[in-house]
Amino acid sequence: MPPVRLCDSEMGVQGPGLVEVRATSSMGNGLFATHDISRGTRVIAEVPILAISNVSSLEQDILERDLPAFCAALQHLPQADLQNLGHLHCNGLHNTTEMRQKVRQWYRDRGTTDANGDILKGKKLQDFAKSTAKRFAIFLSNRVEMSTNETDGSGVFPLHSRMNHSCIPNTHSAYNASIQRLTTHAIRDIQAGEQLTTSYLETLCQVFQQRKRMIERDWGFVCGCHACTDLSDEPLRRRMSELGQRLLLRRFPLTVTLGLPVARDDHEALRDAEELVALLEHLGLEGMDLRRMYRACSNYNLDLGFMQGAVQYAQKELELERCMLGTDTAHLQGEMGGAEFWLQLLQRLNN
Ligand SMILES: C[S@@+](CC[C@H](N)C(=O)[O-])C[C@H]1O[C@@H](n2cnc3c(N)ncnc32)[C@H](O)[C@@H]1O
Repeated sequence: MPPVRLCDSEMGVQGPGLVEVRATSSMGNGLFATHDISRGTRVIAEVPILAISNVSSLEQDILERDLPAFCAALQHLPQADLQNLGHLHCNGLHNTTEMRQKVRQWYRDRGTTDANGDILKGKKLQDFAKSTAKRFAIFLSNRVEMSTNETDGSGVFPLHSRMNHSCIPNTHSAYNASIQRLTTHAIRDIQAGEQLTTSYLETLCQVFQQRKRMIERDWGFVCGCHACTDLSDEPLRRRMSELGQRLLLRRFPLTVTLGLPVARDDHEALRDAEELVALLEHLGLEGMDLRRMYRACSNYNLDLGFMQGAVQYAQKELELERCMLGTDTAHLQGEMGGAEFWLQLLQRLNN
């Protein structure tokens, strides 16, 4: 997946230098707002330092398929990008002995030479392989999916890699296939000096212990965000988790026989979904969870024959989608997952 280098101003970033990288008190480096940033602003649109195609999340494939692709891509990386990559955060869990051995083998199989044209062997080969393995571990620690309809890939991005996680994030990032950039948008107003945060988790409708377990397992750190240090919102998170589970179970009716709580009909499911929307809005969690819930509410309204409600929730979803992704999202048009397509479909059904 070759990176396309385009000028930021063409990509809708509102003014250069809205952010800077600097040290935090307890999370290493982080990204900070240099100006007040209003909700919906595109803060970053960037190309990857390095990207590889057909990536996998399976441990075996990572070493057998992704590692060789990474080593090959690394050979063509300009010196400045190599340096930028080397400065990014590395989760030591990724840097294993097996990985270093595989890297060594990769260079040995190709008879890789040093700057003088001598074939790498012995200590030199070991050191070379060690630094490549560290770079691959950095790649795994920071990579972001760049999947499109045609390709599967992931890359490491200079600014996004500096963004710390929060269970109450103030930005949303996504790969925009239409402009071939990773974009980051403010999902609420951010004050100058405030840290920009994103969510590393698929869903935030989970209680503290669930989030802690997942972050420790997948990322190897203990979250120090506000929601994990001040647990006063936990009763609301618990309720969100229950509602999320009830709605999930509704989609898989067989599990009802296990006696787990589930909405009995669409009326109850709509009530659950609306309660979850209210909680997400109350906590300022304006991300993927809320977008999914607006769609769920729209769907339940449609199933119940409440066309006005279905359209209202679709409009909310579209407004949120634009805040999170911007409007240059041609890749979403004609896609069932795109809010504009869904709204148009409902409007056609209504006429
Ligand atoms: C992708 S990097 C983020 C940038 C990183 N802090 C740096 O210095 O470049 C992810 C790492 O940042 C730290 N981190 C991110 N979010 C955190 C949080 N909520 N609490 C504590 N540490 C966090 C962890 O060390 C994690 O492995």
